[in-house]
Amino acid sequence: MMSAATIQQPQPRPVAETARLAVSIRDLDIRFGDKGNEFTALSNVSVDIAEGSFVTMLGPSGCGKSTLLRCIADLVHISDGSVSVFGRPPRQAREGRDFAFVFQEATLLPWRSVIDNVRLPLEVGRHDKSAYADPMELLALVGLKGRENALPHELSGGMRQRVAIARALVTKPRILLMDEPFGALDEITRDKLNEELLRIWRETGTTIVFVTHSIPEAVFLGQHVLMLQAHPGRVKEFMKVDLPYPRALAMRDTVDFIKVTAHLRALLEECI
Ligand SMILES: Nc1ncnc2c1ncn2[C@@H]1O[C@H](COP(=O)(O)OP(=O)(O)OP(=O)(O)O)[C@@H](O)[C@H]1O
Repeated sequence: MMSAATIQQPQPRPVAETARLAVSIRDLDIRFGDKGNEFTALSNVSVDIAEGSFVTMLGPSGCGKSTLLRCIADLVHISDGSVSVFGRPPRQAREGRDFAFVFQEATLLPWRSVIDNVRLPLEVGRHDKSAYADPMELLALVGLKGRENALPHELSGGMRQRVAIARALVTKPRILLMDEPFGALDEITRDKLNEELLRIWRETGTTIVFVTHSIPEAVFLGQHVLMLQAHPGRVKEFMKVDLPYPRALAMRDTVDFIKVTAHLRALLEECI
């Protein structure tokens, strides 16, 4: 069964249960544009994400999901409030390679083989000793063993996205930020990668923050779903998904799963 803690007024500070925080966001405002012509993308957002947790993010188009992810990654200037990543500012977290990003498009270098694409982050910039000494291990983790010498154009979209995930994991980031990573894939491939991502999460212990437009995907993957509402972007609800792991795709046909998705669907309609 689901337990949904509706946000209290004023602005809530939803906290996941486990002790150590991977990300702590306090009273965050993001404004774009010049003074006098400013657009508020995010307003008064506060949320805590526990280390090792899997948080999915939902909300109507333009509500600021990508912007929030980009704040954690030090890709957006913070107008007001604060973001801390393992207790330090995003800039330091970026320099320390605390996180890695996976986008909707795999953005692989077309002239490099699979294994050379995966190795790329080890060749640029600093990385510590915790990085994978043997990126072949990662190819096994994402189910691409045997395809290490293939070029990106020889792979399917799902395979390319697996390479992108392996590349993101090669430095052993503590947080994986994923912005609609499976949004461009067909349903069957997406389902398979959903199951594989849960396995990878279990095996690596990486904290994952995952943006999606799919309610079933958000529920299937997440321990918590962060729902944002639009105009301006703000937290609507930070909901714990009380469904047990390991999760298999058949779970999506259960009454408990359908209840959670129905709740989120109703909530999403309120957010537009
Ligand atoms: N660099 C920027 N400059 C100006 N406006 C921006 C910038 N980045 C984002 N925005 C605006 O901020 C708002 C939130 O954008 P964002 O991409 O975060 O939304 P989203 O929820 O991820 O949308 P979608 O679901 O459609 O991908 C949008 O109105 C967008 O136009």
